[in-house]
Amino acid sequence: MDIPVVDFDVYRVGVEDVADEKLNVLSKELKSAFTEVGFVYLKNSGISQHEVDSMMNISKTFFLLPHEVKMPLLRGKAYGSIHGWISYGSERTGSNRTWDLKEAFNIADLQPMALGVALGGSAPRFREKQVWFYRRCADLSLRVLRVLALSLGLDPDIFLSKHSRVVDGEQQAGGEQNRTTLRLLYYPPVQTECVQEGQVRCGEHSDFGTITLVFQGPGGGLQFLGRSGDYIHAPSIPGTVLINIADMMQRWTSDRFISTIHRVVLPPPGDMSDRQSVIFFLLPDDDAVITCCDGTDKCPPATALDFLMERFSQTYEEK
Ligand SMILES: O=C(O)CCC(=O)C(=O)O
Ligand SMILES: [Fe+2]
Repeated sequence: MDIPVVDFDVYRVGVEDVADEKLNVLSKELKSAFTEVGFVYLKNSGISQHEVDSMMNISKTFFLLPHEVKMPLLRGKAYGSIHGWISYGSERTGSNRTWDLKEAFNIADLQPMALGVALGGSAPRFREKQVWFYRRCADLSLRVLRVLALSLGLDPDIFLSKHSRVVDGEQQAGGEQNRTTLRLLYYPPVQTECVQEGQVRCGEHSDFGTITLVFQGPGGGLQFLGRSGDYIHAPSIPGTVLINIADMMQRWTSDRFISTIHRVVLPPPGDMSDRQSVIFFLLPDDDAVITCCDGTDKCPPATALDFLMERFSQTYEEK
């Protein structure tokens, strides 16, 4: 099974006032991808490869800084449980019993203090790039939500209206009432002799928000679980963004859109390449109550925050 590539040009970031009828073809294509596969590559999204490369570059500059420079930004100490730096090998994902071979930085709060101003000249413009990329991703993902609502014959604002605080004001986004997160990931070259049995770059899991945007560097390894039960590679395709449905959207649509299990495996032995990705987890506002949009009670209503906290504790474990 291949992951479809869909052209988003008609509604790319920057294009305004598009009549619903112009989104017909796009909505049919996205609906079939998300009901059958759960993943899609979007080309012509309006976020350019140049912008992605620039975000990747600053992200790598940050990850290659010495441990002690990154320590003040550690997650869970200074800035709450989502926002901040996750050091190498200190998190495990899904049911995997070994620690992921990765380092990460979660951006869930765009306040200057939270964003590494302290890094000063070590990673110049780190904060500005994060804010800017977060806002670009927010713009794209809210467009996708509108198309998804249309594709199911629903009020085009049904999903959007529960994401009113993803972008909030000039300098902030989310914060206390919306936990949408931009996550920078760095998977260093793997020293085969140090790898434990079962250890991978990121354990198998499904994401728990509404939708997820995935920007990948050239290093491969991302795989998703196909319906046949086999894992399928999702390589990086320059100029595209990979989008997947996450758990809350699956619930919201009474399981019509599928939140697909995925993981990041190790490179073949002897392959010393690193891997980078930049992920945008779109989440509804904390107090949004998610009920099945077809009027059934297939999934019991829950607030986005309650659902998130439950899935968060099931998915991630920290050292
Ligand atoms: O690195 C990747 O491409 C995927 C990581 C991932 O699935 C996640 O952080 O949820
Ligand atoms: Fe994921």
